[in-house]
Amino acid sequence: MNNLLTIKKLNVLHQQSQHYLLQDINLSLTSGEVLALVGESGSGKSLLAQAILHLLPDNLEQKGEIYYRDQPFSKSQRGKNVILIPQSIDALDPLMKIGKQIEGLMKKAGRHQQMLALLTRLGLGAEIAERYPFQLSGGQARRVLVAIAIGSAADVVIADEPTPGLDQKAKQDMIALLKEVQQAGKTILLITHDFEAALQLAEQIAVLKDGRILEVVNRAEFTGEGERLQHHFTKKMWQSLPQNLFTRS
Ligand SMILES: Nc1ncnc2c1ncn2[C@@H]1O[C@H](COP(=O)(O)OP(=O)(O)OP(=O)(O)O)[C@@H](O)[C@H]1O
Ligand code: NI
Repeated sequence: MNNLLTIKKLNVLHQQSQHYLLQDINLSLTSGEVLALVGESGSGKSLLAQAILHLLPDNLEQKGEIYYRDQPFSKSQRGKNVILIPQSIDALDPLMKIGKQIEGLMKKAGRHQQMLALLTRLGLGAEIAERYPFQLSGGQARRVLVAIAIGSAADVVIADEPTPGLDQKAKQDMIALLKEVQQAGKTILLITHDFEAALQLAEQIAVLKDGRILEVVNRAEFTGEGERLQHHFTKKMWQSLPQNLFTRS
């Protein structure tokens, strides 16, 4: 197995309260896979993304190890080896044209042409390259964030809540885009509260609750009434999907 990203015994401690916000997290991402981390609001999903990238605020203490290809992952590898598709479109630089922002993380050779081709492939149109973020719709800005991740040299992409409050159509568009990210050869850690989206994309699903991983489940284990699932919480999540409610009634 080719482990691209490995998280070992990660703990995040809130110093003031001495309360653990993440506890004993172990995960590994194999080359080419999509691993989803699902959990309710406040379970610690975004903290995990921040901890991996060494982006936690000062009041939180991080323990444990993060490896990229079996070497300790350092801040300087952010954007180069591991890139974040952030939750908020505000992450785009308001003062830089879109084309430049996409090119910024690309390998130098031929990057202008590649950037234009990428915009077209993602259904944005090459003319977007000359625009500034404020000249984009919210949906276009999200696509640009995906374009930056695809274009970057990073082979691990962490997507934090890529489908927040989107309607069904926008959500399916985003899921198709994330499939493009995978087809571009990237390994994805998909962080989401949206279990349905996770099932559509991921081979493995890690269930996070109150800062702990309850279980990591292969997609195939989600079947029937959930008899192959270990935790009551995971079963309930599975059974409360609309299609399962329908068949059970
Ligand atoms: N800097 C901080 N100081 C103290 N507590 C924090 C800090 N950042 C986050 N928390 C707490 O840690 C917990 C996990 O937060 P986190 O943002 O990771 O949740 P989440 O699973 O991403 O939720 P959501 O789905 O709403 O984005 C929450 O209870 C939050 O209040
Ligand atoms: Ni979050």
